[in-house]
Amino acid sequence: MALPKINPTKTTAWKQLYEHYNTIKDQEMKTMFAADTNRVNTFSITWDDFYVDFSKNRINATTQKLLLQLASEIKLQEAINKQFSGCLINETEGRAVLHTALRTPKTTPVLVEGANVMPQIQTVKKKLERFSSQIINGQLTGYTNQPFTDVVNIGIGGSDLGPHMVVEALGYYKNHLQTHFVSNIDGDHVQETLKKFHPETTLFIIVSKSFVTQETLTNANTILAWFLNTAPKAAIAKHFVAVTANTKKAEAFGINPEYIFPMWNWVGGRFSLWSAVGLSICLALGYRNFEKLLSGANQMDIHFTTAPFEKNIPVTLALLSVWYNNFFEAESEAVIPYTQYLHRFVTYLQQGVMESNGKSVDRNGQPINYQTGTLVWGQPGTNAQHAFFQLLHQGTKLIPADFIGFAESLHGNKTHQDLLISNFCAQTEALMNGKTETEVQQELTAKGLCNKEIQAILPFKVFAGNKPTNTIFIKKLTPENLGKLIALYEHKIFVQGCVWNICSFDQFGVELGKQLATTILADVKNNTFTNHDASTTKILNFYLNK
Ligand SMILES: O=P(O)(O)OC[C@H]1O[C@H](O)[C@H](O)[C@@H](O)[C@@H]1O
Repeated sequence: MALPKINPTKTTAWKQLYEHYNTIKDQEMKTMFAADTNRVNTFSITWDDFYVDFSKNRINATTQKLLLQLASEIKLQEAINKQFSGCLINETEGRAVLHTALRTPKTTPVLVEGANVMPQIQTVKKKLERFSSQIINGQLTGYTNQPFTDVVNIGIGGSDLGPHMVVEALGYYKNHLQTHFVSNIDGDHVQETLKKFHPETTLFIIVSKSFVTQETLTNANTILAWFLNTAPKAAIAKHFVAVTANTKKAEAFGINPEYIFPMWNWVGGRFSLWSAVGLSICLALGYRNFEKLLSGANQMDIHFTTAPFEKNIPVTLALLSVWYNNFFEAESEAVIPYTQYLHRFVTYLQQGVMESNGKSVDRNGQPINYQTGTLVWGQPGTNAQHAFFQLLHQGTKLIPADFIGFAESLHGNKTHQDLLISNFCAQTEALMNGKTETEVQQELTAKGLCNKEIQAILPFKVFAGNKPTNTIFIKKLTPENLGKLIALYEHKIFVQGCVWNICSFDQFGVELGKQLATTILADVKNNTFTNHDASTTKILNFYLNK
C-alpha cells in the first residue's frame, strides 16, 4: 500500500527534459508569445473562481508534454489515489495522510485501516460548533460570569501557523473576539501578549498534537501561573481548553476532559488547520465560516483528484516548480499575495513546503543526487516591490514567482483596488518583457540626454526580462476561496514529493536541535559544560558571563 518508489532521474521523461532544457533555456517568452497567438489559452486554467495563468513561463508544448509524461512515469495518479484512500503513505511514521477527510462531506466514508473515520470527525466538528457558538454568544462565560472578549492560541509550528494565517487572512469576516497567538519560547513574546487582555474574560487554547512540545507547554505553564495570580484554581476549567491527539497528557495537565478537542495521528501538524486545531478560527470567524473554509478546500480536493493533469492546477504548478528547481537550478521561489490580509500566508507555506520536502534521502532511504525542496519566501505586494523586487528584476538569480491576487476589494475601495491590480499585472509583465538597450536608449533620448550621458547610464537601466511567473487570480477573498488556495498549495507539495520520490510527511530533521537544546539547558542550569565544540562553548560563556 506504499507510494510508488521511482527515481525520477531514471525516467525517460527526465532524460528528455534535460535535452529539451538545452533547446529552450535561452528562448525568450516574449518571442514565444509573438509566435503563438493561442499561447495564453493553452497555458491557463479557468476553474471555479480561479483564473490561473501559467503562460509567462519558459515552457512550450514539448515542455508540458514531457512534464506530464514525468508525472505519468512516476505514477502520480496511483500516488494520489493512495493518499485519498487512506493508505499508510507516511511510511516512516506508519500513518495515513488524511487531512483531506476533515473537509470531505460527512456522507462519504473515508477508511483508515478498514475503519470509517467520518463519524469521529463529525463528533468533533459538532463539539467545535457548539463550543465556539457558546463562547461567541456569551452563553459560556469566564469565572466572574463575564462573556469572553479574548482568545489566546498557545501552540507552535502547525499548531500555530495555519490558524494564525487563516484568522489574519479572513480578518474581514471576524467577530468581536480578539484573537492572540503565543508560539515562541521567547518569554518576551508571552509577556508582551499578556499585556493585551484580562484573565476574567480570556479563553486559552493549548494546541499541541503531541502535547509534549517544549515551547507550548512552557508557555501554557507561564500563562497558567499568570492566570492564577488573580483567578482561583477552580477557574482553570472554564478558561483553559486543549486541542491534541494525546488526550491523556492534556488531562494530566489539568484540562477538563469535556474541553479537550481531539485530533488524530493521520492529520499531520502542518496540515492540521482543518481539524480541531482550527478552534481559534471557529471562535474568531464563527463556525459557519470555518465550514465554508473546509468546503472550499474540499472543492479543490475534487479538482485535484478528478481534473486531467494538463488542466489540474496543483499538478501544473508542482511540475513547473520541478522544471525550474531541477533543470534551471532555481533554488527558491517567491510567493507574492496582492492583499495585505494574506500577510502571514508565506510564513505558513514555509512550514508546509520546507518541512515536507526538505529531504535528501529517497523513499528507499538512499541518498539522492538531485535537488528537492524549494526555498519559499515572499511577502505581500505592493510592499514587496519596495523591498526585494530589485533582485527579482535585475539580480543574478532566477526566481520563479507566484502572484496571487483577488479581483474584488473587500471594502470596495475602487481607487485603491485599481492601483493594486495595476501593480499586480505590471510586475509580471515587466518581469517577462524586461527592457532592452534600444528601449532604454529611446527613453533616455526622449528625456533629452546626450549620447555620452546615455552610454554612461545605459547598462544599469537594462532589464534582462524572461523571468517566469504564475498568476493566480481569484474573484474574491472569501472563506471558500481561501480554503481552495490553501488546499492548492498542499497538493502542490504532495505532487512535488512524489516526483522527487521523498517522504513528505515526516520531519525528523527538526529533532536533532531539540535534543541538543535539552543537553545545553542542563549544562546551563549546572553552569558546567565540557562536551561542546569550542565555538559553542565560547557562545555559552558569553551567555553566562564567564
Ligand atoms: O502540535 P505539536 O505536537 O506541539 O507540534 C508542533 C510542531 O512541532 C515540530 O516542530 C514539528 O516539526 C512540527 O511539524 C509541529 O507542527
